[in-house]
Amino acid sequence: MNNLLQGINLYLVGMMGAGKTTVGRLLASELGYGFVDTDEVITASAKKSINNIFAEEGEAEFRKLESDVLSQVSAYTKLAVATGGGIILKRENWSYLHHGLIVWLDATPELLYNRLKQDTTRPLLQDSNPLLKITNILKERESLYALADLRITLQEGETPEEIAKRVMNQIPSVLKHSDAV
Ligand SMILES: Nc1ncnc2c1ncn2[C@@H]1O[C@H](COP(=O)(O)OP(=O)(O)O)[C@@H](O)[C@H]1O
Ligand SMILES: O=C(O)C1=C[C@@H](OP(=O)(O)O)[C@@H](O)[C@H](O)C1
Ligand SMILES: [Mg+2]
Repeated sequence: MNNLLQGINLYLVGMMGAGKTTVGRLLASELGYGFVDTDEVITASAKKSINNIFAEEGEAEFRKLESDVLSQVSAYTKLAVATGGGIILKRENWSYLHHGLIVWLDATPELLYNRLKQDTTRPLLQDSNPLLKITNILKERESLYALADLRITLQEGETPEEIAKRVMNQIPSVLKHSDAV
């Protein structure tokens, strides 16, 4: 195991399309950690897609499932966790996120839109004007994402590998336990 985080979990937060799932996998491998995606745990256990959970049970039920998964995941160590973009909305979720190091992958609405314009798996973006929707959701959530320990501002054209490397390089500057370095 790479000793950088001394076993504490790394939580990736940020908007839909920011690359939490993609970069999270790479970070797990760099850290010698396990990888968990909260959306994947939810869909595997519900045996339904995120779209179907939203359509059949509603967003509020999805948020409950998401909090349950986060509380279960946070009982483990040595995990890189890709969260869903809305995990920051519930206050109770923060008590779990704060067990680990929280990294915000921050991207502009235009970058997110370009990545997701063909995507049909984000129910909140199935809208006649997805760019405006992304812009509005980001406005509502920005102050919550900003509570992360580390903010990584994504550059257009940067590969997932480059982003993961940048996260790894910046972790020492924000470690909570100075005796852990
Ligand atoms: N650095 C990147 N450059 C280009 N495309 C990316 C990058 N990171 C992720 N993607 C693509 O953007 C989409 C959303 O990525 P994903 O990891 O699912 O984001 P999130 O989990 O934050 O919603 C996917 O199609 C993914 O392949
Ligand atoms: O931002 C959100 O509210 C959501 C983000 C999605 O995950 P990603 O951020 O991985 O796309 C997924 O949890 C769900 O569609 C809701
Ligand atoms: Mg994801």
